[in-house]
Amino acid sequence: MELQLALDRLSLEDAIDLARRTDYFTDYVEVGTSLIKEFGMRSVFEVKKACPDKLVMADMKIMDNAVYESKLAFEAGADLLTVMGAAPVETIEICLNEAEKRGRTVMIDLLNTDLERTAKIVHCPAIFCVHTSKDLQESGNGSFEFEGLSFLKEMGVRTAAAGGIGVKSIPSLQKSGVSIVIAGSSITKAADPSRAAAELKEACMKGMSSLEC
Ligand SMILES: O=C([C@H](O)CO)[C@H](O)[C@H](O)COP(=O)(O)O
Repeated sequence: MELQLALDRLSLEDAIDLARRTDYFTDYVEVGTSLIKEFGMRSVFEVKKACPDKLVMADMKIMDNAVYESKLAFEAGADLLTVMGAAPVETIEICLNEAEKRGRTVMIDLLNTDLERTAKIVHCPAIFCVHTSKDLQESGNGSFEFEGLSFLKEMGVRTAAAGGIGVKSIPSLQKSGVSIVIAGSSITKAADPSRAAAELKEACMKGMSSLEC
């Protein structure tokens, strides 16, 4: 499994510092929605500039106005962007088209997207991200069981998982066939972020070798 560091609720300087300190252990760096809202597309540009060899995802959470918003993300240097699974199909298709034109990738964020809707978009050439929202996590109602993962596994699509993920979540995500583990707070709020990223990456690798046995 690959590891994506999510950078949220940080200054741009701290975000870049964290991306650099954990660089060895991560496969992707996500410029979180909170950074994009607070600092604009400059946040994507500066993170990509600081980590030119890393795949950088702009967590745009696009719902509408997809030509304009995709262009903003890709022109700022994003290798991937997010569109919401609950967005109109036309919006998702525009994002896919804008990404294809540039050889980039779309991640579809399934936050609050039910199985019926997921089944309608599962054919899209994208990564599907099951996501437990920050608000659900904080209200204590967040589930790490990630409804929908078994369906996505059955459909053979590439999946990611996000929302309150730590080392303990890794074995079940591994069993569910998740390709990309997205971890924010468990790294950025750790006393030693580099060590936290190393432990997560190690858990991702361990899971893989035990599955291979
Ligand atoms: O997308 C995210 C969320 O909506 C905004 O905080 C986060 O990047 C994602 O949930 C990962 O962050 P953690 O939940 O802190 O691991």
